[in-house]
Amino acid sequence: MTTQTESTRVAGAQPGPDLLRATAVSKRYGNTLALAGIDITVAAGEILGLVGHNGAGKSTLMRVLAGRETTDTGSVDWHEGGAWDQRAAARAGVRMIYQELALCPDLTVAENIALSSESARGWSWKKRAERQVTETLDRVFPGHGISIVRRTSSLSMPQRQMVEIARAMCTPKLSMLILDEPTESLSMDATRQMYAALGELAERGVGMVLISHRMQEVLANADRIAVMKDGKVVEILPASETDEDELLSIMGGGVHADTAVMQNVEVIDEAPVAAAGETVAQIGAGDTPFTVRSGEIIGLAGLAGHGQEQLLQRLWAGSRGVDVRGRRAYVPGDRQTSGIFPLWSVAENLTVSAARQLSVGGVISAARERVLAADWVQRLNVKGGAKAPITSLSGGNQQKVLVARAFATDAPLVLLDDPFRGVDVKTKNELYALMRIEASRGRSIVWYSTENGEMAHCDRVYVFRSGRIVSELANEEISEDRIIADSFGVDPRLTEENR
Ligand SMILES: Nc1ncnc2c1ncn2[C@@H]1O[C@H](COP(=O)(O)OP(=O)(O)OP(=O)(O)O)[C@@H](O)[C@H]1O
Repeated sequence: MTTQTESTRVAGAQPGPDLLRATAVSKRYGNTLALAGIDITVAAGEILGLVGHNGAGKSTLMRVLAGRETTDTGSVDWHEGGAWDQRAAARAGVRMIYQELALCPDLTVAENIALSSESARGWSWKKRAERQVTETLDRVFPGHGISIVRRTSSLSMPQRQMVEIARAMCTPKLSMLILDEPTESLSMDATRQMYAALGELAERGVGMVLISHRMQEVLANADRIAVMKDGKVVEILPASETDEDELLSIMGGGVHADTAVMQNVEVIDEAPVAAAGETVAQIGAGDTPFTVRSGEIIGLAGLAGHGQEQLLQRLWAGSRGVDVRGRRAYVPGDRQTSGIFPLWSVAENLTVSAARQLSVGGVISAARERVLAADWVQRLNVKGGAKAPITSLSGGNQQKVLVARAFATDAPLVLLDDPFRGVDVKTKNELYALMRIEASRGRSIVWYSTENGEMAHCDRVYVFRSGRIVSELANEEISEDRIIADSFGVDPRLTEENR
């Protein structure tokens, strides 16, 4: 089955001449050597994949290539010559799609586009910007459901990401596009649509750099793949000549691609949070009631925006009709607007919800706080350390701090709102194991994920459609095919036949 925007481009086709060359680039932030002598080129018409664990230096390299960050040593040279900085990159048609969504929440979609579009200035700028963005959204993401006269803050995460992508694609004379984890919040359909559009850009000679932790996406769409580790590009491979296992092994850390089954989870000797099997929360939601028992990992699945986040919010708020026993901890999906305290350190961000465990005679113990923070920084390998300002951490490491914040509390119910966006494969595996350990202590976890494959780690899964729970799956009933079929309300046997 093909979508309207699907491209016929074959990854690995002969690339054009080099657009940009980075030579011996290094960059230090305080004690952290973020880039340690990088040599890389980006050619016209190619998609260059860039992979590596959290903190490997990918985003820093992107900012350098986009002229947004100066280098300590080395150089970045554009094929037409001249000094390379932000203005030169803008003139050359180089554009970046950020990992952290860079739209102003109080402006409408059209105003956001107009602000960043050279061609949209002048008396009729607003109308032109509206037309441009509507056309691009309609072309790239048919059925996007975005109203451009709405404030950006009213859009869902996936919709904001689509606007970001469309905004970048509206760049006049676009020559190079840098995408930092563009699909982390997109649905499967929108992801496919985006890659089809990237394929069309490649055919027009646009060079692209694609950062992603989703190895299969990079393998399927990139021409070459550069693997980064500790600030270095350790290998560059043709995508057609490698696979997920090889990429993970080059990245290091002993990670295997098959993460679906957790084996040999070590149950640490910690006090149980609750006795197994007790009902922790209950909602009579629609036709299928929702229940969580202690020690269970419950998945919330279905198409994005179909009621999963509302259910998490109801459990969090304990609103009418919701019966929740005990405290809960929450990991938000949007760390920028509802997660991180930007002026605080990693330790402060991590321990802010754990006041109960940290207080001695009603006063927070600084010593306990230090121990708790150090323990979690070590357990989740938060690169940067406990004392670092949270904003100095890479995106994935910031996300780890938010996850640690929830599990560092003693709340019996932990609510996860698509919490592993931007987290690398190795850490994700560690987090799946951590969840299983916490569940074995009696903790209950309610976990919304946009990655259906992750639902394999759950004991039960509720599938949502149009704001309602439409099915409840347990154990071997949990599969990606079944979740997709229930999300669309199709008989799974029909989807099987339609393949
Ligand atoms: N502005 C900054 N100040 C201090 N340290 C920084 C800054 N930006 C990045 N770093 C550090 O540089 C290293 C590389 O970070 P970078 O964001 O480039 O990693 P990344 O590979 O993009 O990670 P992720 O996959 O988590 O996004 C990290 O150790 C990070 O803490």
